[in-house]
Amino acid sequence: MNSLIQKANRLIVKVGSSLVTNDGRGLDHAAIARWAAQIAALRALGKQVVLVSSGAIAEGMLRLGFEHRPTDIHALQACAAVGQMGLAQIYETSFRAHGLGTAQVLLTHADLADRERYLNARSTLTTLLSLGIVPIINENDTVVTDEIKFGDNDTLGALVANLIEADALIILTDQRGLFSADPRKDPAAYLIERASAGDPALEAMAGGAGSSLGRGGMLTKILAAKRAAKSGAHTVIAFGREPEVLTRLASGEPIGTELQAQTGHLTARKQWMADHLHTAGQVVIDAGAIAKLSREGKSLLPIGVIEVRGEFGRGAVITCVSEGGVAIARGLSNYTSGEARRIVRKPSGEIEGILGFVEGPELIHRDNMVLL
Ligand SMILES: Nc1ncnc2c1ncn2[C@@H]1O[C@H](COP(=O)(O)OP(=O)(O)O)[C@@H](O)[C@H]1O
Ligand SMILES: N[C@@H](CCC(=O)OP(=O)(O)O)C(=O)O
Repeated sequence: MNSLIQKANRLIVKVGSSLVTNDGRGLDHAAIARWAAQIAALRALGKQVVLVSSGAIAEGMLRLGFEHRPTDIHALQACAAVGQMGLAQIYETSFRAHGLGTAQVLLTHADLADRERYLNARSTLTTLLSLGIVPIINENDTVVTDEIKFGDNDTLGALVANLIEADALIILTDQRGLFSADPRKDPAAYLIERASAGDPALEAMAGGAGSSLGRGGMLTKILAAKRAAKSGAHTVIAFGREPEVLTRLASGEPIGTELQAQTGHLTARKQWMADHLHTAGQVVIDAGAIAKLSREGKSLLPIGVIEVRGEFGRGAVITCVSEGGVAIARGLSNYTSGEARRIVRKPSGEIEGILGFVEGPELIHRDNMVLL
């Protein structure tokens, strides 16, 4: 019984170019309608779903009349921009048929490497999910070139899984899962049903893309699973044309390849923070705040902060120290050092009046904090 997807509350579903565009013949309306129906069923089960969809370049090539994938990067970018309109339109229509709204989110890897943009993307996505919207994500191909040359949406799917701490990443592709070797080349290849994400033996099995449309092949999927596992997300690689693939996975049926994460996502996130030796600044907190953090497991509110040391941006890792200089906790700051200095010692209800906006009532949220 495969219960990974059954148990997952927050899921990323990634669909590859070949699937979305019917192997380059044009947007596969029927397949997209089926995934939308399945995602609507998952939402009805209380699961939050983010869709990462490729296919913009393949669809744009068709719309612009390119017979072969252009080698000129700017022509590829033009294809992506044209094709993305088709993707947005068909997803909006297909989900609307089930009473669900969609939102277009275009991201680059650089956006997710920047702490402030990372937090902004995270807040926008979690807000969309809480509003019942299905975010549809793709790379922002207009502003980057490296990712068109080397990038792939498998990695983007994993980065988004890290970003919003998804419980699982489902990668739908044109094969039934990971095989012991590329099944297009080796007829004796067999399906790997279950493995540990990050197992180095998997990388040896994976070859490059099987078609001229897909960019990554199986290797990027294996590496994506490894990356997703770092924040505690499990990965399933399955055939996107398998009937009811998503709903069957959600009901516990084992389909495709399951790559398990070895740590839970809160543990993984906290481990990351504990390992983060270079903290950007410090906040000196009072005895009341120390008790709240250490004994009651609460967030750090500005009212418990005596002093802000150093210069840091929103999302930076900062250390909470006692007046005697003992390090108590480490975590991600919701505010910049300048903003934090203006709200220390103030009740959270006054933040909006002082700063003109609120990123959250706490300076460091409990989920973004690790006790030392
Ligand atoms: N070990 C393997 N198991 C399964 N598929 C593999 C393997 N190695 C390479 N591949 C190739 O990877 C392809 C899927 O990757 P890709 O074309 O990038 O798909 P997508 O567009 O879904 O991201 C398959 O069609 C297959 O030919
Ligand atoms: N942003 C590109 C993604 C290309 C890509 O990664 O494709 P795939 O390997 O099929 O997931 C597009 O929409 O065409």
